[in-house]
Amino acid sequence: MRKPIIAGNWKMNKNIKEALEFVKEVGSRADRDDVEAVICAPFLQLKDLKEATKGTKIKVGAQNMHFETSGAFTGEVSAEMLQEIGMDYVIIGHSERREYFGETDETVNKKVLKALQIGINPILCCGETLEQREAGVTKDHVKTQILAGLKDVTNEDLVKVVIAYEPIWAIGTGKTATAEQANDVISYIREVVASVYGDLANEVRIQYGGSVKPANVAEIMGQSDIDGALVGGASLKADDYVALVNFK
Ligand SMILES: O=C[C@H](O)COP(=O)(O)O
Repeated sequence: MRKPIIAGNWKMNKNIKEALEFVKEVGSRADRDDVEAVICAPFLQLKDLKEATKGTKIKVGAQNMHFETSGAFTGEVSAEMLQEIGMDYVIIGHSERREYFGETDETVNKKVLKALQIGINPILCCGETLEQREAGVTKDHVKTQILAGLKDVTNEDLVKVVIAYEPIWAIGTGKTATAEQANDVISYIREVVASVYGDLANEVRIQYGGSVKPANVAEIMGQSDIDGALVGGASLKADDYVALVNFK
C-alpha cells in the first residue's frame, strides 16, 4: 500500500517568523496517520521549522542541495548539512531549478544518488513544457527524465524516492492538468520505472503537481496511480494546507 504524500513547496516565500506562525496555525490539524504531510521550505527556515514541528506529524524538506559533500561551491548547501538538521526530504530537479539554474538530468541524478546515500528521501521532479505537450512528446520527455534521474539507484533505495510529475504549463498558472491527464502520465511513469525495477515500481509513490488546491485535491487523489501532490501556491496558506492534507 502506497501512503499518500502531500508536500508543500513554499519556493522562495515566507521568512522565519511567518514559517513559525504557519506551524503554530496548522499545529495538530494536519495529523493524519494515513497521509504523510511535508513542508519544503527555503534553507534558512529549515532548522527552526524542524524544531517547531516536533510533536506534530509534519515532516520537513529542502528544495535543493548540492551533490558534493563540501568544497568551493559558493552559495551551495550539501546533503550532509541538511542531514545535520534532520531533513526528511529534499526536492530534486524541480522545473524551476532546471529552467533558471541550469540543472540537467545528469546533475539531478547525482543529487538523487547523494541524497539517498546520506539518508534523505529525494522528491524527483519531472514534467513537460506546453510546447512538448502540444508536440505530443510528453511521455518521451518524462521517460528520459525519469530513466536519467534514477540511473544507478538500487532496488533497495528505489522505494525511498518519491517522483513528482509536474507539467510545467500547469505550475502556478491556475491551469491544472485534468485528473485523467495527470493519471495517464503518472501510470506511464510507473511503467517506465517497472521497465527497470519490475514489480517494485508498484511501491513507488508518484505525486502530481501543478495548481493543486483544496477544491481539486480530492479528484486528483482519487486517481488510480496518483499517490500525492506537490503543492506550491496553495501550500502557503495554513487553512489551505490543512485542507489539502485532510483531503477525503
Ligand atoms: O512544486 C510545486 C509546483 O511547482 C506547483 O506549484 P503550484 O501549486 O503553485 O502550481
